Amino acid sequence: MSLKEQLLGRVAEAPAHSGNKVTVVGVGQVGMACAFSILTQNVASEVALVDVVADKLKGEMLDLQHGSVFMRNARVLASTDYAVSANSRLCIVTAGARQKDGESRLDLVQRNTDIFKGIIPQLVKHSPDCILLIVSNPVDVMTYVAWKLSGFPKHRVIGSGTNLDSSRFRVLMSQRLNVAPSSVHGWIIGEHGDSSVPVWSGVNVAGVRLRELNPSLGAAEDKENWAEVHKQVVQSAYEVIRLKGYTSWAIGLSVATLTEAVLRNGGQVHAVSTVVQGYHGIDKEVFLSLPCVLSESGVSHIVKQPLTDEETAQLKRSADIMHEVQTRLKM
Ligand SMILES: NC(=O)C1=CN([C@@H]2O[C@H](COP(=O)(O)OP(=O)(O)OC[C@H]3O[C@@H](n4cnc5c(N)ncnc54)[C@H](O)[C@@H]3O)[C@@H](O)[C@H]2O)C=CC1
Ligand SMILES: CC(=O)C(=O)O
Repeated sequence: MSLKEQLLGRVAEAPAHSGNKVTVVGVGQVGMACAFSILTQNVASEVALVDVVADKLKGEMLDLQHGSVFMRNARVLASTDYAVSANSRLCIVTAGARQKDGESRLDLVQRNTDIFKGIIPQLVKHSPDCILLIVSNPVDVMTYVAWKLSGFPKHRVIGSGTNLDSSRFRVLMSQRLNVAPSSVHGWIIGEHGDSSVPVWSGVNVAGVRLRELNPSLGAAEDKENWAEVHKQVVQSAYEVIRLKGYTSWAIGLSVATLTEAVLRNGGQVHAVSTVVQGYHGIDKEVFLSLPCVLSESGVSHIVKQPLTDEETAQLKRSADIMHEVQTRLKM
């Protein structure tokens, strides 16, 4: 009898999978920030990592495994073979090229589309019932690409979208108001990127709409120049990339929150990228962020947010830009 058999009397076979397995494809700065946030916040107890660089992948896996005791014994797996991702409830894709200093997200689109052709069919093969959560940029177009490559229904393909931009918006407003970011309510919708749309008409603290206090909030004639806050949101990624080369922690935390929303099936509302055709007069088949109710089946509902004419016009501009980029894609 082995030591193990002497120690442990078998009663029943334990299930091979946890039931809340998450796969992260791409173990670069963003993928690892996502995995670390998910593991340290105990969002999932089983995380599989996939990348094409075998040594880096194994190094990241071992480093995380060595901390398992501090993460409620979470299981961390890794392989260049997608079989490791089998039976995932959620697959997060962070693989691909990132912006260099001065490059826009849209500059990455064809490179990352070509990379997705090797990734998405593999994830679908091993986890045919999963939710896909796309992070690679330009995230709205890459979510469209993943949707097309996967053949999944639209509710099961989500882009991390403007959940991050909305967080940046709330943080920046909170600094002006000296109130905690979580107590300042405001949404950025549309493109995760240069044409994102701040919903100034809905910004509030404790239900007090700031536009009722300052009717020109966010407008050019505003003496307090709150529009500058949105400009800073748009510039945030460029600034962080200029300073440290990439962004990672905020997107990792944002993705962990979205992952939790899906796995817990609690009906949380987040601004994520989804098919917006038919909303706010958009007639094009594009992904953009709107506030969505998240469940274990992905996006269950889109919140029909009242928007001003100006906000609607800006959202339609985002849709036109996405559509124009999509028409040039070689899929
Ligand atoms: N949606 C968002 O809010 C954000 C998106 N991003 C995007 O996330 C992506 C990743 O950024 P970083 O992690 O900083 O880049 P990185 O260069 O640090 O990591 C990219 C990883 O992808 C892997 N990879 C490349 N081709 C692959 C393939 N065919 N299969 C599997 N893995 C592959 C690389 O080996 C590398 O480990 C970029 O597109 C970036 O723009 C970054 C921050 C925020
Ligand atoms: C890089 C990027 O998309 C971001 O940090 O917003």
